[in-house]
Amino acid sequence: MAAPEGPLVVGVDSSTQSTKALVVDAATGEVVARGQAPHTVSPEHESDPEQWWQALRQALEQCGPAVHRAAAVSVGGQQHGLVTLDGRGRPVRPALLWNDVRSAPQRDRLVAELGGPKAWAERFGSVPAASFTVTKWQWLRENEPEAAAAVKAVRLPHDYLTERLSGQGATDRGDASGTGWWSTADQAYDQEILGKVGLSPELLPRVLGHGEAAGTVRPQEGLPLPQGTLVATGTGDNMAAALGLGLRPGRPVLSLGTSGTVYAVSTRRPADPTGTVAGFADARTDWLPLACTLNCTLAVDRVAALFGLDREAVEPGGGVTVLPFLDGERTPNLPYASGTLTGLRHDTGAGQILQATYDGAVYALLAALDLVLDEDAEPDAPILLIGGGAKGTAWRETVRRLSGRPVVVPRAQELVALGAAAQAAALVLGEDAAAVARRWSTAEGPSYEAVERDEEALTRLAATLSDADTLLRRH
Ligand SMILES: Nc1ncnc2c1ncn2[C@@H]1O[C@H](COP(=O)(O)OP(=O)(O)O)[C@@H](O)[C@H]1O
Ligand SMILES: O=C(CO)[C@@H](O)[C@H](O)COP(=O)(O)O
Repeated sequence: MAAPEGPLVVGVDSSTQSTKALVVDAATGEVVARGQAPHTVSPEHESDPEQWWQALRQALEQCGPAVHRAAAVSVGGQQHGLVTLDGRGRPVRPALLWNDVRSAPQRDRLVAELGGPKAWAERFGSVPAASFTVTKWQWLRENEPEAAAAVKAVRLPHDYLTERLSGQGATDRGDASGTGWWSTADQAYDQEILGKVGLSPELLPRVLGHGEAAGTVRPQEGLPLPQGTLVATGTGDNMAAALGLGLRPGRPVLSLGTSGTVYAVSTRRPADPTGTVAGFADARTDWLPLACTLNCTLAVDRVAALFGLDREAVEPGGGVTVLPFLDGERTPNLPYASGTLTGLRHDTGAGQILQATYDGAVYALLAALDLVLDEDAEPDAPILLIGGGAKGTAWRETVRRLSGRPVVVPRAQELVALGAAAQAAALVLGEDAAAVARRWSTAEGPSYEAVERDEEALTRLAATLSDADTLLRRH
């Protein structure tokens, strides 16, 4: 490996299953060192923020001596999670994560109380799902009032880590737009919804503009980053990946991780009253319309494990249909649903059930793609396939067969961490983060041409979803 040309920067991805850290040469985008440490998620979908901090320290430690030379750091984190802190900055309770649907009743009431789905979409860009932070806060108030009363600061996962690094309560518009208390119309915290849920704005972090620094790394024992290292604002993990790809408007991304997401950058502020598309802000000055499923790689891996199969051991055919809603679902909005399997015959093979699970997971995302893309998007633009699942052949082939579009799998694998690194590099170099990532050529990788769309499978999935509606909505 050639000696790094530019200053070194650190990008962090604190996602659902693990923390990944990359040390990156700001001039070339070359990854000089990497580290990764796992997280624990409880069956209720809660995680201890203190464990995220320890995972961050471990991941940085694994990066070795390069990390001591970092000029700046930035954190991309799983969106929406409710982190509640006491007066000393310690978690009051474990964080409620994006894939916890316990706040579905609070979600329904909040949507109705603030004028219904259209009013929410126009004001907040999104009709909130039970993933959104505001619904979780309301759940906490109703179910654990003593814990809610002890809260002196509310943070998102990436803000929590930014604050542990720098001592500053700061966030960015991208992650703020997934809370349900930051209005995309006003680009500010919304006093009415905060009043309704009894949350003082003083408990929330400042929303910084892109290109601003949150602060510098404060002295801390056992943290390998040098004191005084610049700390960028950070952002939500999907916004970070969009930055990491240097994404231009209209180009669709499909991310296969714990969550499945499909999104594009748009210059128009989204406001989808059906609630399928969340109208997030991106980490710069544009928008990031996005649809998210709760059941993606973990649902497929669970079905493979049930049958004792490798995740690649798929078989075609068989006419079986799986709606893999093991955790309830957000897209479509079916928080009380569980998984269903129909079309089982004596000759159905386990590999066919596994393939049908991939199909069910990918179908939900592709069904939202047309709503995510605005009229500026090219209809045949290739899908950029990212996330842990993008490493798998069965995932890639399922996306090709059900989308009928070309697919590009970027060679750079850790796009969230790279996007965070681009934010850090932008601070040091005084440039735009997306321009930095474009120079790094992060979106390049093998290209797979379009194949004929499997209309039979798509029609069968749509019909099963419609026929099972009553079952899927039962509490
Ligand atoms: N080689 C592979 N082939 C297919 N899937 C993979 C492979 N390696 C990892 N995965 C999937 O990637 C998922 C983790 O993806 P990742 O994007 O890192 O998740 P998250 O960001 O949500 O923590 C795992 O659940 C696993 O199923
Ligand atoms: O809720 C969403 C997007 O709205 C999720 O995409 C989370 O941001 C979690 O991401 P991963 O940990 O699966 O990357």
